[in-house]
Amino acid sequence: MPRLAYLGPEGTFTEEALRLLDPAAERLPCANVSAALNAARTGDADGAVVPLENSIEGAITTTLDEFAWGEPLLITAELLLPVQFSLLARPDTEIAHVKRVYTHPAAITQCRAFISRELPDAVVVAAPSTAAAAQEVSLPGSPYDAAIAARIAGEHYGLVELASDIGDRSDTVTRFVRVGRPQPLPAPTGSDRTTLVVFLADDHPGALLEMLTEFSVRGVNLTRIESRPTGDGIGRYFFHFDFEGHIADARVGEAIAGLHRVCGEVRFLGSYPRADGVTTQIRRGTSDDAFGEAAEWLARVRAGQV
Ligand SMILES: O=C(O)C(=O)C[C@]1(C(=O)O)C=C[C@@H](O)C=C1
Repeated sequence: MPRLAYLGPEGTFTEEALRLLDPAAERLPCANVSAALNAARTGDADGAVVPLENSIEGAITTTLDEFAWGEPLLITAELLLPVQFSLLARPDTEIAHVKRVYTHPAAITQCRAFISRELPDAVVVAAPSTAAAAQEVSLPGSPYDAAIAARIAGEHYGLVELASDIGDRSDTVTRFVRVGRPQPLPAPTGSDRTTLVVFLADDHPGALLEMLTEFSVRGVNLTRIESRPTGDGIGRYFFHFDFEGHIADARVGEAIAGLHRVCGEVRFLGSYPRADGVTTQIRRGTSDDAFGEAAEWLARVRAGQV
């Protein structure tokens, strides 16, 4: 039974994602995403489940940055979790008396319209996680009147629901990934995603275009691209890519090898089945057969068999 670290305490969306990804796993709650990934790196846990992006807020930058530095980790699975938020409070609290709200920063962004409409005078304070906020609000004498968290967190910590489904959109989805230390990759399924971090060798005109060309000429479809600061001063960035396909696919392997040739450093973060099950469309001339046939043709030409 694997032991998986996650952003705790009990009742976070990340815990729900972990339970769906690996119902049999032993769960190790951690105080933040960095601590969960650290547990996976040091061996305190066999792996970790962390949020990577949200359909409203975009990238979870802590996760992206953690993947880029330190001991390498590999993504082995992903999950898309619909997220719905509730306003939770101690029994007998009235919404009109809610003046201090505690929740995770991602929830603040996703419930902005509700907060400005229903709680215009409330102070909203950032918590380590939505469940940590619910746990804190449940304590007698807590400085907070309400938490924004999953309904299940309210049930867990004995809170009542003052309002449900308070997200700006009811179809919000967060993408979670399971990561572990380097290990054999999941086999290709025909519906796979690959994640990479790329550092430039040097800053020059067309550097981004050069990277994109490695994907485009081989018919590899990108699904996410982000630039993140390296920390070495203003204007210094590294790049995060998600794209369709598996490193075992010839076109994907060649694109990654091309990046390795022209960029400073390529950190491979894994090839794993897509949660949405979308089949990779293979453009003409970019199948494994097409790459194999072209390599054989080149070998014949090089041997003078023209
Ligand atoms: O606080 C939680 O419950 C989490 O699991 C974290 C997190 C996030 O980091 O985006 C996960 C899903 C929601 O988008 C809000 C918060």
